[in-house]
Amino acid sequence: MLKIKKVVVGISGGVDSAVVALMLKNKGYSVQGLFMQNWDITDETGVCKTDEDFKDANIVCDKLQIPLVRVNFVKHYWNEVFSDLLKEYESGNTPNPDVMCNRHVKFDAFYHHAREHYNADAIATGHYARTSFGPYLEQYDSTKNVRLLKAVDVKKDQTLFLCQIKQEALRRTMFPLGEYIKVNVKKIALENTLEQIAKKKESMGICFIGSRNFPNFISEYVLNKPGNFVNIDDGKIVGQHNGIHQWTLGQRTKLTGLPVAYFTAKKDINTNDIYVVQGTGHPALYTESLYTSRPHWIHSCPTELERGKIFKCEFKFQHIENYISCQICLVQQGVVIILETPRRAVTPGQFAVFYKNEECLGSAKILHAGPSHHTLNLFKVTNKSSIYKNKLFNSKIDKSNRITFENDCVSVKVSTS
Ligand SMILES: Nc1ncnc2c1ncn2[C@@H]1O[C@H](COP(=O)(O)OP(=O)(O)OP(=O)(O)O)[C@@H](O)[C@H]1O
Repeated sequence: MLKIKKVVVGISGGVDSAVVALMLKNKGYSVQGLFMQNWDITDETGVCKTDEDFKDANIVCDKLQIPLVRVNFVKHYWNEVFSDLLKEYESGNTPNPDVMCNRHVKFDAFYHHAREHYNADAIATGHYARTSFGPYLEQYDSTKNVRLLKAVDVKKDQTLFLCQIKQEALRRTMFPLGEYIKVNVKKIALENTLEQIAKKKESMGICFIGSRNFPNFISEYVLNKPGNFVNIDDGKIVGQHNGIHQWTLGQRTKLTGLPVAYFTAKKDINTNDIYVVQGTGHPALYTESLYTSRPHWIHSCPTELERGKIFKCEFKFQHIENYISCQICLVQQGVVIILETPRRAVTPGQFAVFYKNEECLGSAKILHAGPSHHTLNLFKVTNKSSIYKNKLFNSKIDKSNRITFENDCVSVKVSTS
């Protein structure tokens, strides 16, 4: 058992962390509030959201009579999260800064600051997630690795955003809200004189940067580079864009004067073209396979994978999305994922997150999607020589649409119907 006296809680000025601080105080811990400042630039309306949130954080800590400090992590956020985000956009990818912020700032810089400057035995946040060590580390075991588990409130579950965090911090992290549903958390706040915070509008948008007019915001940092929108079906130019960083796969384009809506299906970083398709259900938007970089496992690499075998689990890469059953295997560059059902707009730069039942196993950055239904159909119609070669991973698709991975002896049936 871990003896816990001092807990540093991340106070954001929102209702979730306020209730966490209240719960910790009621449990008798010595609680220190810590407000992180990770961004110091005002938005388009001249408002610095950080100052407003800090005021609310002060209200919370005054009510609960716990000390609060404001710590500047702007350099950490810029170097570890934002510069990476810009590089990803420049290379045509769509990154997930919230995942990187959790990995590098909340569960690294913040964690170490709490341990070193406040002698904290543990940190706590208002994330909706659970761990195998329990909400207050009751099951802490110095000989075992901790597991990351889904929250009881399935709609609020935030494990997807925690999919890259390291063991060291997770072992000493409390998620007291993992067993609660959001409406009850608000109720607790209302019953404990935190109504002003309970009634506050939920924060939206990118962590710390807030909700913005995204194309305008990103154009302040990434140079615009105009290019063409090209129809994937006939190769005709159907419009112009200001930069591939302003568009994400699957997004509806704002091309006017055309009878049917166009959606982005593919980006070509070399020609700066964005390939578009007519209709949101076009086969070029769907795939059943994808490739990632090397994975990060929260607890440990599944033994099947270590033995070079296929591992069955569930996959998702966006918060509001159903889990899809999948088979994965390790290859030199990372992971090959074969989905049971097709997925629309598999987006490079996002994290493929792996789950098994209640557990979030870990994640890997999506490098690119496998052949789309459109490619597979073209191949069936036009290519008599039976082999579709995928350059990056040496995967082959034969006439009956089986994908084989040469180096890893994997053969998976892909349905294209
Ligand atoms: N500026 C901040 N300073 C300290 N901790 C923070 C800050 N922002 C977020 N956190 C911590 O991370 C947790 C999750 O933040 P996130 O913004 O994802 O969720 P949230 O549901 O909006 O939380 P809250 O209601 O507490 O604002 C928060 O509950 C809090 O513990």
